[in-house]
Amino acid sequence: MRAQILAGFVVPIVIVAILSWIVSVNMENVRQLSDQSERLVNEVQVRAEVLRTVIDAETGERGYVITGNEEFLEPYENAKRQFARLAAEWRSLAITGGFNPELERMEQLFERWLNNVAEPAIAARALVPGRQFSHSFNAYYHLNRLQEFLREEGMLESVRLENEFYQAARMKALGQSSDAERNSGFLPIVVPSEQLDQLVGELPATGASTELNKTISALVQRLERQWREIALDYREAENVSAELVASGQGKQLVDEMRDIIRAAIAEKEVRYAAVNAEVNERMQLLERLSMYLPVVGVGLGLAILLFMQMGVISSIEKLRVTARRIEAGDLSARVRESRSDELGVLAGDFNRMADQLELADKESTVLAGFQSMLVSSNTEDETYGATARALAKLLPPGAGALYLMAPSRDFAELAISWGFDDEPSLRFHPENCRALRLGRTYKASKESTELFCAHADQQTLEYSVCIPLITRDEVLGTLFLAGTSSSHRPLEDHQITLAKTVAERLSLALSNIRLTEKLRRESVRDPLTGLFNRRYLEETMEREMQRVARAGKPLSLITLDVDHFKRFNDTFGHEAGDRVLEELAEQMTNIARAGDVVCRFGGEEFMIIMPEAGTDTAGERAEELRRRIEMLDLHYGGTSLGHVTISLGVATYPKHAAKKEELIRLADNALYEAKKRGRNQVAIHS
Ligand SMILES: Nc1nc2c(ncn2[C@@H]2O[C@H](COP(=O)(O)OP(=O)(O)OP(=O)(O)O)[C@@H](O)[C@H]2O)c(=O)[nH]1
Repeated sequence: MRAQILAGFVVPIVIVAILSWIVSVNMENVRQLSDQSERLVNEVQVRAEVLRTVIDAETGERGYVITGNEEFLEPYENAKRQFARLAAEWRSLAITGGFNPELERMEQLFERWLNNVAEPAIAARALVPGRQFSHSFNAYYHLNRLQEFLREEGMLESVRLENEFYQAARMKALGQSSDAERNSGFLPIVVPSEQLDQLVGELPATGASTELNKTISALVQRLERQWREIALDYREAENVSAELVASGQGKQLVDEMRDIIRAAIAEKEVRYAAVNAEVNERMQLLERLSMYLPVVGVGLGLAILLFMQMGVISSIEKLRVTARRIEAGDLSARVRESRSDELGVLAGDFNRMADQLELADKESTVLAGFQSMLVSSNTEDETYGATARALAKLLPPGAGALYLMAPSRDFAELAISWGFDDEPSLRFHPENCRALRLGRTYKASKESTELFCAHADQQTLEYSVCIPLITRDEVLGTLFLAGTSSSHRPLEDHQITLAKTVAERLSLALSNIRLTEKLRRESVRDPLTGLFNRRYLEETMEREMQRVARAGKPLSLITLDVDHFKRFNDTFGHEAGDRVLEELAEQMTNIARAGDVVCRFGGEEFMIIMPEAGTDTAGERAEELRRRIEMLDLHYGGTSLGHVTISLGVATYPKHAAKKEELIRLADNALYEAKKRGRNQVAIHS
């Protein structure tokens, strides 16, 4: 169960760990995709910047070529430098590493545009300002000379002329020159022809001479020539740009570059969209996982704990039901449990306990039955069989024998045996049994160092156990248990304990039977002679009369009495008289046959009940007894007692009497008749 509890925690942890790993893998994927997306954005940005740079370069080049304004060259030059840097960046970002066909093509086109279009156009356009400057310088020279001449002549107020001139020049310059050119002092001094004409037209008003006018006219003409040169320069510059534009080469190259970049950007944007879609997909998966992860982990843990709980409850329920069945008396009930955890071990222990309980119950039942048999046994023989059967049920297969001490106590006799191939010893001296000698259980086996008892056949034994049968004050015998086959294993302690219980109960039963027999005997026997007493005689005679009556047979009664016994007592003493009575009893017993009942009726009077004996037979037997007594030569204490005689009376049922009392009375009368006739004789009722 510990393993299952562990599983209840470990499995959810493992599953959550797996799910976490999936989350982490997806996170890593998302991170990689984000990197990819970022790189794609960078690539798009680089391409967009390249496109912007190309456009900047072309705009700068075109602006310069068209306007001649060198300010346009700065973005143009910047774009050139920028292009090289961006190309390197484009190349470094490319996954393919070195070779990139689009970039290669772009570099080729840009270089071709630079070499074939932009640089020649700029170079051609750059020549124009030089010539303009030269022509303007000449014009300025001539204008200065004209100014000086007019100032010398006092025809023109220099300040005014200068102002007018500069104003005119400024008006022209503002339309064509950059701030840089103006600040540098290299003003393209171009005076419009209308203003010059106006200036010359004012000359007569100043009162100048014809010579002067000629000079002025010559100077003006030179100025005009310079102006025309300047005008031609402008036209030439305009022609260069016009040609460039008209050729369309630059446009074609730039358009191609634009198309390449736009296509490249479009391709990257498609990939960017695909990557973004995948990122979104994975993000949704992660969102779901992070939402379900705790639910799955906790749910799984609870499910496992619930499953375990159900299993535990089921196992406990099985134990409870089985315990109830055992409690109700069904000791064969067992827990069927296939688990191998603590509950399985508990069920196994429970079943072993139930096994013990069932075995103890079986043993208890056998012992109770044995006890019952002992209690109901009237003879010792009955107890022997009961003992053998009880031991056969209580002990594993084996052999056994019961030995009982003889009344003389100088040997033990075999009462019963079982399981031996060869009959065990019929008798042995008590010294040959260690249990009898020691007064306690003695066990031996082939494997142990203990020797077998001498009374046992040591060659055939695997083991032996001798249990003495002991009552409170007497050793009755020994219970001998033995294994005579290799399949007979030595008895275990608990089995020996059972055998000892059997031996104790048997001892008690034997003791009781013997005591009962003694008491019974004493209650119906005369203590002096050992013959039955008067009470027994009356009981027996009644029963025997009924039995012979059923069989249609007679029953004779002999009564007898010692002649002049009083005188004998008086002569030799009461004890000597007792000795005579004992001898008489022995003689009576000797002549009695099976079925005859010899009794001391009281004092020195005796009776013999002779079932199935007729008057004649009884008379003959009475005579035989009389003769034997007469022949006796009695002694007591070394003194001769001489001879005694007896007188006897005989009566027969149903011939003389129909009832017991009548029969006794008639036999007594016959005895009295014998006494009367002179004693030492037999009288038969007539
Ligand atoms: N020693 C001894 N004497 C007994 C016992 N029972 C009875 N007696 C004696 O037996 C004698 C019987 O005497 P009686 O009845 O007078 O008869 P008897 O002397 O035998 O004379 P008859 O019967 O007429 O021949 C008495 O003295 C009793 O004391 C007994 O158990 N032991």
